[in-house]
Amino acid sequence: MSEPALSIRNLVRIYETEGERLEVLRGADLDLYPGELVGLVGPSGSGKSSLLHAAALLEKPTAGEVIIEGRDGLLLSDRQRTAVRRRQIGFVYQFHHLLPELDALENVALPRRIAGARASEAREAAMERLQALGLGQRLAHRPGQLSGGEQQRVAIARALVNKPQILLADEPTGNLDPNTSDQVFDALRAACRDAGAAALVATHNLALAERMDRVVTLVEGVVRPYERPAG
Ligand SMILES: Nc1ncnc2c1ncn2[C@@H]1O[C@H](COP(=O)(O)OP(=O)(O)OP(=O)(O)O)[C@@H](O)[C@H]1O
Repeated sequence: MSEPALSIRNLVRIYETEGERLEVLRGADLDLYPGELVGLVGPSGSGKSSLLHAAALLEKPTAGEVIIEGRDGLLLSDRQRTAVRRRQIGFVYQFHHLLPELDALENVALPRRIAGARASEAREAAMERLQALGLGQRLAHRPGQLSGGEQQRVAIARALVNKPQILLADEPTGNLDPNTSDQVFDALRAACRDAGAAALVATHNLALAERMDRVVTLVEGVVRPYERPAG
């Protein structure tokens, strides 16, 4: 088997606010292999977002390792960590977080520009991603001129424009009606396959989770395979 694209080791996340101590992750382990699509389910407050934010190197956990390209991303300097994140990780949120004054093409091209690509190359890469996600006719639309499902597909295109090995998504369809949710999920899956990215997708939608290659859940702060309740 190939090396994991992402390995989470013994991840601990404790929040301390006003004297209250909350142990959300208590030694979570997870390997994400190239090309696989893994669902992350669990009750509200079980720590899915905490796990995704640590995995994306967006937040420093209390302890643990996040291994990407053979190195613990948590031990890197801020600059190196930002570089790994830009190159290797795409992130999709429940709400699109697109820039309202830029059109779809500009929104998707932006991370490519930030990664150092020339304007023409960035636009070309953005166009390719948007077309692959069925948005070839929406390139010049600003977010406010797009439907919720289209906005999320633009956000997926943006997350994948630098061809990261890892896509992390936190409730990417949580804001959509069931039909649109299915369409956006299909688009996400196809785009990941196309880009060869491994994806970890947190969702409350069990029907969607069951369409992924594998489903895991958080139980008392550790990752377990998800088992469908009997009956
Ligand atoms: N910055 C923070 N400070 C204090 N507590 C926090 C912080 N972030 C999260 N928490 C708490 O940690 C717990 C886990 O939160 P997290 O968002 O990771 O769960 P989740 O499984 O993603 O939940 P949901 O499904 O509702 O999005 C919650 O009880 C939350 O209130």
